[in-house]
Parts: sequence; structure tokens; C-alpha cells
Amino acid sequence: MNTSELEMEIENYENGKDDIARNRHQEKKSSSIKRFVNLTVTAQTISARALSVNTDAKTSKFIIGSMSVTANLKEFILTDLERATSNFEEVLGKGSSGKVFKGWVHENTYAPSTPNIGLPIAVKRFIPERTQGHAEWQMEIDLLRECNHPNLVKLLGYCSEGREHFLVYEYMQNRDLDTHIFKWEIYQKLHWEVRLKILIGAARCLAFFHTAKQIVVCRDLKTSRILLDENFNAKLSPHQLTRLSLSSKDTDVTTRSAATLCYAAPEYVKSGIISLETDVYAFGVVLMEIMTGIRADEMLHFTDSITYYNDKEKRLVHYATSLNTYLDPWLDDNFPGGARSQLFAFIASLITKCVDSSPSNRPSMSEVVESLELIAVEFI
Ligand SMILES: Nc1ncnc2c1ncn2[C@@H]1O[C@H](COP(=O)(O)OP(=O)(O)OP(=O)(O)O)[C@@H](O)[C@H]1O
Repeated sequence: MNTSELEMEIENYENGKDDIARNRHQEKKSSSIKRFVNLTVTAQTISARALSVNTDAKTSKFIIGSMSVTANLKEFILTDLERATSNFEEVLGKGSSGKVFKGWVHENTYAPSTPNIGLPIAVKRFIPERTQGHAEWQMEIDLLRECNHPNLVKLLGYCSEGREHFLVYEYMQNRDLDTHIFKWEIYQKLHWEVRLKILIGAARCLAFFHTAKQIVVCRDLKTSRILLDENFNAKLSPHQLTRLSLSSKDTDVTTRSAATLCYAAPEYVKSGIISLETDVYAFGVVLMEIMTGIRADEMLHFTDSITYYNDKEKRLVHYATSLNTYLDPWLDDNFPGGARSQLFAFIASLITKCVDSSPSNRPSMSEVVESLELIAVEFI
């Protein structure tokens, strides 16, 4: 099965719109199980094939998107945003820079509408007191004007009045991946195929940024930064994206929250220097969380001591190579039985390489995409 067939299949199933799709999904699942049992390619062979992809992968077909489009962003006025959000009534989430609210606008003009009519939007209201708020707001606009990728949340417009700054995004109906993996008492748990589709989407977006003429890094990738549209397509949150330059250095790394630091590569924690490899490291941690359903800070028994970084890699590798024990219980029923040990070995190998303490041993994001796509072909 190729990835677009996989995507269609998952969309049909997740939408739950027709029983035919569901039955086909079941049939596909049992034939997958048979195929699984007969699978002869060993995980080691796949690992070698997938993880030894050289830099040619940089020009691979999955790199779709563009960095030259100058998007037509709408300049909103505050009263329109107040009307569109019914006075900032419904909070979708809260981040370090402010709260995100749900709103409604007319589809073509983006004029304010009333709830449930027109196009839903997400409005980020920056905390006015934050000193770096204005710079972050401006940087996001400048960058997103020129970025277009199917796995990146689209910026529709912006607003600035007095000390207030806002960004207006397309609305992501299924919120973020963190919610679906860790707060499943409220939301439905995700099937293996859906998780894989999400991982592939997020990885593709990162690979696109990493191979763009002017490289962009995610800087602070984590499970909550992967947002999900109505069909569970992954879209990276544009917040914190930054162009890679010699000055791409965070001076405040160690003041970050414990949960966020779990995704941080050891060399980044030490130096504050952001790189392509620090994104790959964070992606490895995200992959681990998605497989186990265990938060990274729980896996790492994070206290707040910087010394824990000494055995961080060891702990992550322990979890990665013990997926049989730590697999998210919800995934148990989803996984075909036969070749599970090969799949686990393959995923363990991928995670282990991503979180290698030496940045030069980590795969590129293009190689990560190739590996995940191979999983979709061989293990679905
Ligand atoms: N476009 C969107 N559609 C729907 N929900 C969204 C959207 N953007 C953000 N959210 C929700 O709001 C939350 C906060 O988003 P925000 O971008 O402010 O912070 P963050 O980047 O996730 O966190 P932090 O800044 O603390 O690292 C997200 O986790 C998500 O649940």
C-alpha cells in the first residue's frame, strides 16, 4: 500500500462516514495481518536500507511545499476579532506566548461571522506584558508569509493595536497530538495507522524546512506542537519556527519547563545552539511518546537537575528497545501479531539513532521520512 492510499483509507475510516469504508478497513486489516506473518524482510535489513539513505534523499519527492509564496495575509482590526470570537469566549489552548481562541469568519472575505457559520479560525492573543511578544509576533508573520506546506498550520492574518498583538490561523478541529495521546479520557485514542500517518506528515514538514534554501528549524518540537485537522492530518504549529543562522541560539534554555526540556538534545541544553540535529532529537522523543503513550518526563524521571542528562540517552534507548513492555496498551489490539518484533526492532533502531548523544550520528529528517514511509509500506 502506498502512502496516499494509506491516507485515503485512514481518512475514510476516521471519518466513520460509511460502513463500507469501515468494513474495507477490517478486511484490509486482516489481510495485513496475513501479510505480516509472511513478511520475510527482517527489521535489520530494513533499518540498514532506510537509515543508510544518503543525502540524495534531500531531493526526494516528499519534499512538497514552497518557500517563495508571499501569502496574502489579512490585516484584521481588533473589533472584528472581538466579534469573530464572541469576545474571546472559547479558549482552545494556552501556550507560553498567550491563549488561543476559537472564532468564525466568512469564508471568502474573512469578515467576522457568528458561531457555526462560515470558516472556523484560531486566534492567538499574545500576552501584552511579555517583552519578546512583539518580536515573536513579527517573526512569525515574516516567516509564514513565505512558507507553504500541507503539513504546516496556515496563517490567515494578523492584528496589532496598541500593545495587543494577534495571529489568525486556520482552525485545527482535532487540536493537538498531546491531547490524543495523553488525555484520552476526553478524546478518542488513535489507531496505529493514524499515528503513523501523523508522524509521516510532521516529519515531511520538518524535512521540507531542513532542506529549504534558507533552512528553518522547529526549535521546540514537542507532541503538543503537532496539530491535527478534521482528517487527522498532522500540521506543525508555526509557533517558534525560526530561520537557522549563526545567531540561532537560545540564551534561556535552562529556564525552560521540565516537560519541554525532555525534548531537548544534550548539546542544545549545554550550548543553547539550535540545529537541524536538535529537531531530529526532539522528533525521536515524540516518536517514543507516540509508541508508548508515556510522557517523556515520566520516562526520564525528570527532577529538575541538569545531571539527569548524563543518563537520558540510556533511559530513552531502554524504552525504545523494550517496546514489548512499554507499548501503549491501546496499540496492542491494533498491531498485527506476526511481525511485531521486527517492527519494534525497526522503530527502536530509528528512535535510538534520533536520540544519539552525538548529533552527527543522527539521521537527517529526510532519512526519518524515508524510514517512516517504509514502515507504512512494510508494516501496514
Ligand atoms: N490553529 C489551531 N487550531 C486549534 N487549536 C489550536 C490552534 N493553535 C493552537 N491551538 C491550541 O492551543 C494550544 C496552545 O497553542 P500555542 O501555539 O499558543 O502554544 P504551544 O506552542 O503549543 O505551547 P508553548 O508556547 O507553551 O510551547 C495548542 O496546544 C492547541 O491545543
